[in-house]
Amino acid sequence: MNDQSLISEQLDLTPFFIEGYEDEKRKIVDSITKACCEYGFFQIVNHGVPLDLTSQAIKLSKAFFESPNEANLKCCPLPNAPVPAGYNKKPNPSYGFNEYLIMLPHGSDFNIFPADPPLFQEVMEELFSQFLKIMMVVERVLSECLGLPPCVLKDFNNDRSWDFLIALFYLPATEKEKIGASSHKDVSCFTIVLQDEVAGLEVQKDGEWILIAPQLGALVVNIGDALQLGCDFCWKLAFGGEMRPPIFDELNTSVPHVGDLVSSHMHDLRILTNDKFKSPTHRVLRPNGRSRNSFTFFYSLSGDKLVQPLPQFTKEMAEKPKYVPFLYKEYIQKRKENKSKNITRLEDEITISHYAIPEE
Ligand SMILES: O=C(O)CCC(=O)C(=O)O
Ligand SMILES: [Fe+2]
Repeated sequence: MNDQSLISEQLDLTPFFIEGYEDEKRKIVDSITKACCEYGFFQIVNHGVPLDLTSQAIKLSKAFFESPNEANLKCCPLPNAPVPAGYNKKPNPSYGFNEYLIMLPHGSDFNIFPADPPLFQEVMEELFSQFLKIMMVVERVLSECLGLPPCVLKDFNNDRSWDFLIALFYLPATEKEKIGASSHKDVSCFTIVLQDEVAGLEVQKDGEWILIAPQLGALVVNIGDALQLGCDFCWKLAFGGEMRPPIFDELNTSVPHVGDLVSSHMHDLRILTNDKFKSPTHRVLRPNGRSRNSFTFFYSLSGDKLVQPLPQFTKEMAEKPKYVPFLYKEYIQKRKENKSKNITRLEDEITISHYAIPEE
């Protein structure tokens, strides 16, 4: 299999909805692991999200964004929202340009939906619930990809109130402006992307931009910053060496918490490849002659989680932390500020490297 087929291969999740089928599950876990190591992106099919729902969501989203702007502006986010739920527009010109509507979990007081098209709210809410279900499956699969018991990610963070869904709209490229979403990494643990049939999403690999071609019925998944940090500090540093440390064969009971697991078994484990899962740099190019719609669902951490290297991986391993500790919600706030400023240079945008401790 050549490299690029790792991101176009349609990974069939059917076995994860049925008891047994262990060989089939293992094959999928291996393919996802390879895709995550190489690109941080993969595509899934038979994920359980109905095609008529995704098609309807895209259709309604197009109708919303193509309607007169004054109506959309009525859905402006509330000033104190943790994430700007409602309608937003990136300034134009800027180094990225798009319009988007953010939805927080169902029932959030910050959610603001347009009255028109009338079904948009209902369909977005249903899409949110469906994405949440598939995220739980992906979360288990990714834990396995990391060579960990299936519930480790869930045990680490089970607060789903920080997840959000975005409906995105990109106008056609102009002579001068082609960038729809400038090159970035996602803040989330991982992200699900639903693309319409119009290409534009690209991932950076070895300095080149590679298209994530839309495929009918497929959902794109990409790794985010939080999982990269988790890998760096919770998993990668500790579970180095082999893909499946033999210790897990002995741990057939549920594992309480990644920290406990690490502190009690750290010395038995070999060292995994240090850069296993990366939060990939990606961007969206605006298409020629037509607009593009997509939905992204961010599977986040609780904002109150202190993201920092655990002592087991720093002090106890005589490793220096690579990042200063920070509250996840502070990072989200900074990323929110990025979006509202008219940043014209990528280096002025706050990313996870803001917290990096320079190497001596
Ligand atoms: O529109 C897309 O395909 C992806 C957008 C994206 O990368 C994001 O919202 O973080
Ligand atoms: Fe993204």
